Amino acid sequence: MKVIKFGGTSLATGSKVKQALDIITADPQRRVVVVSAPGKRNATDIKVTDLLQKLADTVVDGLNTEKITTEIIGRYLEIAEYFGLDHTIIGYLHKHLQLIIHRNYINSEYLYAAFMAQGEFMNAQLIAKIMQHQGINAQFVSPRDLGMVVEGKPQATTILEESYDHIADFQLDPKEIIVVPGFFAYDQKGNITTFARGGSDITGSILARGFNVDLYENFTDVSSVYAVDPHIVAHPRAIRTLTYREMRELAYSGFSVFNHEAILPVINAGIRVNIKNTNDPAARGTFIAPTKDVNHHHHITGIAVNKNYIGLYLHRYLMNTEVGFTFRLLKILRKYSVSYEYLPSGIDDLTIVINKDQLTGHKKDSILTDIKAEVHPDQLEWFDDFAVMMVVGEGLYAQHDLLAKIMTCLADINIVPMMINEGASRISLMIGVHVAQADPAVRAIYELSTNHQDTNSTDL
Ligand SMILES: Nc1ncnc2c1ncn2[C@@H]1O[C@H](COP(=O)(O)OP(=O)(O)O)[C@@H](O)[C@H]1O
Ligand SMILES: N[C@@H](CC(=O)OP(=O)(O)O)C(=O)O
Repeated sequence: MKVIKFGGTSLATGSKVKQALDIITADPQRRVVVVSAPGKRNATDIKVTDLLQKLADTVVDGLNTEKITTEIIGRYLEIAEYFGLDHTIIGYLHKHLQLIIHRNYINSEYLYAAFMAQGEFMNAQLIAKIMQHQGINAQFVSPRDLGMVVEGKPQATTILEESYDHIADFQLDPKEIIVVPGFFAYDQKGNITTFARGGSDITGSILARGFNVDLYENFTDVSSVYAVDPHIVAHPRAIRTLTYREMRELAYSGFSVFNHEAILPVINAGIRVNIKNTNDPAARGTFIAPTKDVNHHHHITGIAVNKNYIGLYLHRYLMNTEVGFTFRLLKILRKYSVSYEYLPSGIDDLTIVINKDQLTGHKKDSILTDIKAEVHPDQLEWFDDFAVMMVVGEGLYAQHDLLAKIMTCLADINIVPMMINEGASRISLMIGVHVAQADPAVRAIYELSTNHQDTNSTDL
């Protein structure tokens, strides 16, 4: 049996949904289908999840919801009409959305989670109905029916371990396909909470582990995971196989094609993931697996970049001699609910690299004020526009000249890294640069890795 997940881009229109249904019915092993909310139909379009976020804004601001509600329901209507469904299902979805709008929530975070989850809920309901209409034995099944229980932040929820036993106990009719909405689940009190954005991948992984399937197929709009984001390099080389830890590092650092948290459930069960293209289902795609062919271990597998960082630079003489110095700084970050990504340090200097999304409101100023009062630094400043590149590959640690080669190729285009971290992970090398230099730096390292490649290798 296989779990098969379709991303929003694969379900954006009626004709896309038709492609997805053809893929599902082409293989009787594809019995657990996870769906995202309809995604963008073209480059300027808005994802349904983002429309639902706007609907939540409208409700929070006490404004009229009719226009945005009509726009959201219109996305489902377009798909239903493509398949010639009567309007019963659309009437049901409309009523359902009204109930969500008028419900009471613990706070606005729960409200946003509940609203944004509806993209997946309504799509799974609609797709199950379309399948039934096409004579396919399919049923909508909610995360609650499967016993998926979550905890933690309303919009960054995590699965409870007991869920896997519940899913394993679920009585799956051997002749039936189940259609499960991705991205959300219910906590122990029955509140709707969502995984982080892109979290339908996580639902797919959880179900793959719970049902202990042979393969988790993740259908998207590209035929492979590429060595670099195709927005940065046109037609980059395809990666045939990635190890779990390679994918996790690359996904966390910018490869948005697969959610980095989605790796964890499949690691535990050793389940392989196959990233495939809905527009080209015959293409092999990329496999994410526990290990890969050792012959290819010395290569750079991929280069990811995250441009959403900011650095807090601190200089104080004799910092290294003071017991608990860093601890005092981190306590201040904790006070503002801010976590850090990287913390390179020297004897008198350190830089704390933070994801910008966390520095809402006046946090940036307040953190500076508190640090000045607590540790009296000689110099303290924010470095805006900090990008972190991650060069990843199993066995990179054995490539002794890699760092020298990378630094030379960056120097050739006048890029001086702001930070380098090699050694914390045996499979990755982290390089911090200014955001404006990030894309040229990634291209240069990509070229280097292409030239450096063993020509017999098929893995890159
Ligand atoms: N290294 C990479 N390889 C392939 N795709 C990538 C990579 N980095 C970023 N992407 C982007 O990820 C997109 C697929 O992810 P996403 O848009 O979330 O799809 P879905 O709607 O199927 O969940 C691709 O269209 C591509 O633009
Ligand atoms: N719809 C949600 C969850 C998701 O996984 O979507 P997609 O498969 O389109 O990346 C989001 O936009 O975050």
